[in-house]
Parts: sequence; C-alpha cells; structure tokens
Amino acid sequence: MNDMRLIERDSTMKDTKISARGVQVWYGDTHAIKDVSVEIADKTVTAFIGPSGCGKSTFLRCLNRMNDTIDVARVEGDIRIDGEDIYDRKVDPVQLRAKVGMVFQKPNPFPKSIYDNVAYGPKIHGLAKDRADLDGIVERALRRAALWEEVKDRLSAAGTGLSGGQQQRLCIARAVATEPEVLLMDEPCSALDPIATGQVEELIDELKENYSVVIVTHSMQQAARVSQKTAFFHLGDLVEYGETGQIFTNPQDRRTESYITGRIG
Ligand SMILES: Nc1ncnc2c1ncn2[C@@H]1O[C@H](COP(=O)(O)OP(=O)(O)OP(=O)(O)O)[C@@H](O)[C@H]1O
Repeated sequence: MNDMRLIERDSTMKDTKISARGVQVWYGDTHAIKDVSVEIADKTVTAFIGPSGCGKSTFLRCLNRMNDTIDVARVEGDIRIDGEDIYDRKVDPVQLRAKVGMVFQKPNPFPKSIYDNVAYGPKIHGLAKDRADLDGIVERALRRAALWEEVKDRLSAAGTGLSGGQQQRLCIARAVATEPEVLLMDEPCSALDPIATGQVEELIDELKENYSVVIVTHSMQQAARVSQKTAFFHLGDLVEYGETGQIFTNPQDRRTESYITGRIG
C-alpha cells in the first residue's frame, strides 16, 4: 500500500527548476517582497495571484533580474535556476534573460518585420549558423506560438500591424526563439479579447511540455484554467503556495480564502 502511494506521488512530481530562498526586495524605503522562499517546478505552469500592489510582478522580475534595470530596486536573498545562483557576479543578465524569457502585459513587438522580431534574439546570441538555419528557427518559434499559419505568407510585414492577440503570440514566439528554459508572463492576456485570451491560454498549456512557465494573473479563473501550482501573495508576503486545485477549493490561510472569495483585493 505504502509503495503504491509512493509510485502515485512520483508520477506527479516534477523536478525543481527555480529555487528562491529568503528573497527581499526594496524600492527605496518600500519593502515590496518580504522573505519569500519558493520552489518552482519544471514543466509546470505556476500562477502568481494576489491583490494589486502585493508584489507579484516584482517577484516575477527577480527571476530574470529585470529589477536590475530599476535604479531604486534592491534585491536580497538567493535565487537558483538548476542550482546556479542567478545573482552571482559571473552571470551575464543578458544571457540569463535568453534562458529565462519574458512576455509582458502589453504586446510590445519591435518596430521591425514579423521575421526580424523573432530572428533578433537568435541572431544576437549567435544561435544560427546561416540564413537557412535562422529561417528554421523563426518558423519553429512561430509554430510553437501557434502563429505560423497566420503569418507565413507575410513574414516581411511589420509586427506592429498584427492584431493584439497576434502581437502577443509574436512576443511569445520572440521569447521562445532563444530556446529559453523558463518563460515568465506578466499578465499576458490583460490586453487581449476573450478569443485571443483563449488562444494564448491554450498555448501556455502546450508550452509547459517544454518549459517552466510562471504567470502573473489578476484573473482567478485564468489561474485555475492554466496553472498546476498557485502562489498567493499579500502585502509582499508569499502567504500560501500549493496545488492550484487545493488553493482554490481548500485554502489553508484565511487571507487566501478572503481573496479567492472576493472579500479582499
Ligand atoms: N519601479 C518601482 N518603483 C517604486 N516602487 C515600485 C516599483 N514597482 C513596484 N513598486 C511598488 O512595489 C510594490 C509591489 O508592486 P508590484 O507591481 O510588484 O505589485 P503587483 O502585485 O504586481 O501589482 P499589480 O497587480 O497592480 O500589477 C507596490 O507597493 C508598488 O508601488
């Protein structure tokens, strides 16, 4: 009986991809993240939820050192990806961000062609040996982002000329083109209509076959639809973290319960 239970548990366990210990973030005097520790699994979608201003985006940005670009931000603690300290002085943040890709709230394609939007990252990171190789990378990334069929005949058209939902999928293609291992998504559907949202959510579900996906969302329905793990933040604290089903049906902390029942936030 015990053996059976062990086997059952093993089949649902995934390796840890990101391990954060005692993470604190300040913006000047504002203490935005307070001693957060969490293990994020590989090949899993993890949702960060919580009321506005609770620190979800701040913590997400710690995972690829995007906070480095904010002058007043100070990050403390230990964050490891595959056991490697990403804040170590020998880590190049540009290389790190190729490995830990990011998709933002508002689709932000470069003012370039669809092709060049996707080819840009692989070019600067020297991932293609020649033009044919680069063509292959661009096609694969656009296919992975479920956009290829819609754009294959107009790759030289401007990325900014696509619809909002297509632009967001283009940004996802751009992020996956550098073969990242982790994909961070900060409210990726908030500027999209329900149809485009559905397409991006479907895509997120497929992306988890290859990547560890972390998504910040204001929509609890979205967290419930796309994620396997959910972390609830409140006033800079990570209050509760667990299986998404458990967080939504049987939260252990009354603050989580208040949030998911709409009493706070
Ligand atoms: N660039 C910044 N400079 C100064 N303070 C900031 C900065 N970015 C965030 N903050 C502050 O840090 C705290 C956490 O903000 P953060 O954007 O991480 O929260 P959030 O949970 O993602 O919010 P939202 O859901 O509204 O996007 C807030 O008090 C916010 O005002």
